[in-house]
Amino acid sequence: MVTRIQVGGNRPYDVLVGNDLGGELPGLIDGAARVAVLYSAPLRERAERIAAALPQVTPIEVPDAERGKSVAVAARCWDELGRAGFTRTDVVVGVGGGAVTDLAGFVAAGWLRGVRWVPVSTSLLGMVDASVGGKTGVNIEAGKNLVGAFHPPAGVLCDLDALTTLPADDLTAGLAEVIKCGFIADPRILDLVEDDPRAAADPSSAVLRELVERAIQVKADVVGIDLKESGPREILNYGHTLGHAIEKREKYTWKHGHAVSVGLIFAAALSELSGRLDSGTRERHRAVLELVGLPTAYGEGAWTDLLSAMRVDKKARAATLRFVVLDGLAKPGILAGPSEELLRAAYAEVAR
Ligand SMILES: NC(=O)c1ccc[n+]([C@@H]2O[C@H](COP(=O)([O-])OP(=O)(O)OC[C@H]3O[C@@H](n4cnc5c(N)ncnc54)[C@H](O)[C@@H]3O)[C@@H](O)[C@H]2O)c1
Ligand SMILES: O=C(O)C(=O)C[C@@H](O)[C@H](O)[C@H](O)COP(=O)(O)O
Ligand SMILES: [Zn+2]
Repeated sequence: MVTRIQVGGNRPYDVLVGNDLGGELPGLIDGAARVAVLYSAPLRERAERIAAALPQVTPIEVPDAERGKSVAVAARCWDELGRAGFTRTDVVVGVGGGAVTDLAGFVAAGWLRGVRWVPVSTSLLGMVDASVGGKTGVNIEAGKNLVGAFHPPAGVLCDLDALTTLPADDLTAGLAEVIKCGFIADPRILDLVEDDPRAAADPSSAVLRELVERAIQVKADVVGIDLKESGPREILNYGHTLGHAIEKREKYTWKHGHAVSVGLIFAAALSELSGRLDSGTRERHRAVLELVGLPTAYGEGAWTDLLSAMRVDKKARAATLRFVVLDGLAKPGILAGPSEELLRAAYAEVAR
């Protein structure tokens, strides 16, 4: 059975969730004479299988994970498209986790000022988050995802079969974004994880499929009304202000989902300490994240580095830092310009 979740807006598209979805790709690249397939080494075989059903394929192997999310790698991909004679009707396909699909989308956004692209998402985090919503981009020295474009895909494939080869640690990392969706919009997600954490991390379980579909729905509802993050979309950044700062400080060797997990603890503490969130919901963050084995702590001596990294967060406005916080379960809001004292107190919850 294939579930189709529609993402609205000016350029609507469907996110397909199911098993054995290989046959769906040709329908999404209608009219393309050439297809570039971007993938990293762990997904080489899957990418080759996918490419076998497509017209004139330019396979492009890119460095794995965050190492592939760079301007230099994107430039190499553009050179390859140039050599292959890519035109405006051709399509870029990204086969992989969020890092490869963020890169593939960015390559598509830049080529001829925007050609079609399709993420074939192979990680949990990619399925529930990175492949949906049209945020594409790469990292630069100054920080995470600081160069990119809003460029919605032509469609998204989330083949649950891929999750059977995903390393367990990466599956757990994806649960951080799923749990984030539970706190900002759909508390049923939290109940499902708490009731059966083992099933939540089992790629063959009906529970994980329901979690995937619910998290995609949360994201689709938001990006459908605010593609360019002029307001409502900011809630998807819950936990990310500190999370991205940790990733940068760790030179992108930490998994995104792990950094977001720590960031959620910080954001929940900030919400409570600013008098906006009850202690029970704040404590629920640590309990559910630890239940699935996600990290909830980070180094005590890191605060100064983290604070300076947070100053280039995209939600900041001039010198004012802005954070997504909760005013209650599934009631996200913005906290603008908290004092350094408050921020440090919230960080104490992470550093303890
Ligand atoms: N664009 C967005 O809206 C958005 C949203 C969330 C996250 N992101 C980005 O996504 C990235 C994180 O994505 P991720 O967690 O998927 O990490 P990732 O893409 O780095 O993948 C993690 C690892 O899993 C491997 N992998 C993926 N699928 C596999 C499979 N089926 N079998 C075997 N190995 C597999 C990858 O090769 C990699 O080594 C970050 O760069 C983050 O910034 C973007
Ligand atoms: O789609 C969004 O919007 C999000 O904020 C989802 C995040 O989970 C994701 O990590 C996103 O890439 C962060 O975007 P950024 O604009 O803060 O770099
Ligand atoms: Zn994220």
